Amino acid sequence: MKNIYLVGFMATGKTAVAKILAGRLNLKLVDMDAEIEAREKMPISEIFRLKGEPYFRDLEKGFIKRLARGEGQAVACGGGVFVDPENIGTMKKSGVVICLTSKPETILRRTAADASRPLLNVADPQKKIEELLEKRRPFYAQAHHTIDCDALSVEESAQAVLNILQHERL
Ligand SMILES: Nc1ncnc2c1ncn2[C@@H]1O[C@H](COP(=O)(O)OP(=O)(O)O)[C@@H](O)[C@H]1O
Ligand SMILES: O=C(O)C1=C[C@@H](OP(=O)(O)O)[C@@H](O)[C@H](O)C1
Ligand SMILES: [Mg+2]
Repeated sequence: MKNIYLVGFMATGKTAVAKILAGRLNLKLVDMDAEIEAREKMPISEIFRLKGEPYFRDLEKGFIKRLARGEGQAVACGGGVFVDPENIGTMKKSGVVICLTSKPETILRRTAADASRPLLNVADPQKKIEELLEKRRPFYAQAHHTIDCDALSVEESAQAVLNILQHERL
């Protein structure tokens, strides 16, 4: 079975939905952030602080290249993975790419009390979310499928992904 890549902005549910998908479809669950943290032996926020964002993006790029050689993986990508043209090409060739979306206010609410996303640890996170969404829109639009999850629960979002996959050759 092909890889399933969940992409999209922070806090749209990629990690939560990938867990459900992996169980339902008997795929190997890969949460890129969790695996990068384990490999680097520090949280993402510390990787950004001590080594810088470009170092983190290089780790993500290497990770995607390795994942693309495998199959049968339900991959929860970090929100910045599908923003790089090389990653986009590699992912679209090696699996089905599904973008989850939500409104900026929902993203803000979900991330407000969570300091684990360094890009949103700024004075005005709402402005940052809006700016980043705008900048990333043309990249996210290149996913094979997009699901608006704003009014959906995690379970309903997973079901929406399963519905799409029913029509895919996997
Ligand atoms: N559709 C949803 N409805 C309600 N809460 C959600 C939904 N999707 C995600 N969440 C919650 O928002 C937070 C961030 O979700 P997560 O799966 O980590 O997103 P991502 O991996 O896209 O950053 C978690 O607490 C999660 O339970
Ligand atoms: O959008 C981004 O650039 C990032 C998203 C995060 O993952 P989630 O999308 O799972 O929050 C994490 O990879 C890092 O904080 C950077
Ligand atoms: Mg995640």
